[in-house]
Amino acid sequence: MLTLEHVTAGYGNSQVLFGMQLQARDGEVVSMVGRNGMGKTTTVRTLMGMLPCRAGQIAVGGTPLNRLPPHVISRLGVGLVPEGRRVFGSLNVQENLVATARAVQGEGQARGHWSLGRVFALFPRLEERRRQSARTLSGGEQQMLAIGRALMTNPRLLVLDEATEGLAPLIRREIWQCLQTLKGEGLTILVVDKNLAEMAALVDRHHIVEKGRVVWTGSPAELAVQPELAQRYLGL
Ligand SMILES: Nc1ncnc2c1ncn2[C@@H]1O[C@H](COP(=O)(O)OP(=O)(O)OP(=O)(O)O)[C@@H](O)[C@H]1O
Repeated sequence: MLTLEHVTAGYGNSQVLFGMQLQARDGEVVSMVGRNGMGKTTTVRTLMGMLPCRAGQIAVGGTPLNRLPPHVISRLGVGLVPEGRRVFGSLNVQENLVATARAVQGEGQARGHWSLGRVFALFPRLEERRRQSARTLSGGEQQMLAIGRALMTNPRLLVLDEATEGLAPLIRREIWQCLQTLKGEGLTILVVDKNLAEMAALVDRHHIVEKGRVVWTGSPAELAVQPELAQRYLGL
């Protein structure tokens, strides 16, 4: 579903990604983990077309994404839940969701037709607050809204950058449960997160990122039996 091969990218003269490699097969949940500043968000921005991919290949479902603008990448089925949520503060919950809604037209494969009703079934709190302006939501509710908004684009790959950052444990659990539900429906998911223990039940494969490249790939169980990896690369 998703492949990044030998991707390099950066900002101006400063190169941040040095041959980034990443893979997610259909229906898999994969992670990028690593210390701050190692290039995870830069990878997400490059995948989404917000930063140019200077070398290497990025493909989703076999379609090369290099050089495509963000709105086309989104239309190809990549839904982003960005770092910092970035909901539209002046719009209410329902307006935020409708703003990104996209019907899947003439597609042979089922990508799930996300609707307001389905998002509200996943996050009942959002339904209760459907007329409330997004800026007055709690951090957890804003995160749910950011996920709902990405789902309304009917993605086949969902990318979440630090979706649980700054949230209370109970809310984090709700977010993980929601992602488990989406995985159960066959959605392919790339998560960037720091909570290894909480991710263990969800993630099929971790990618440890160090200085703009992946230095280790393996399952949560494989990572758990090599504590020196977490110590060395994640500072745990
Ligand atoms: N807009 C920018 N302009 C210049 N340099 C940037 C910019 N954004 C990020 N960087 C630099 O790129 C490097 C990688 O940052 P990135 O945000 O990708 O890391 P990260 O692994 O996502 O870490 P974090 O968990 O802190 O978000 C860092 O050295 C950072 O300072």
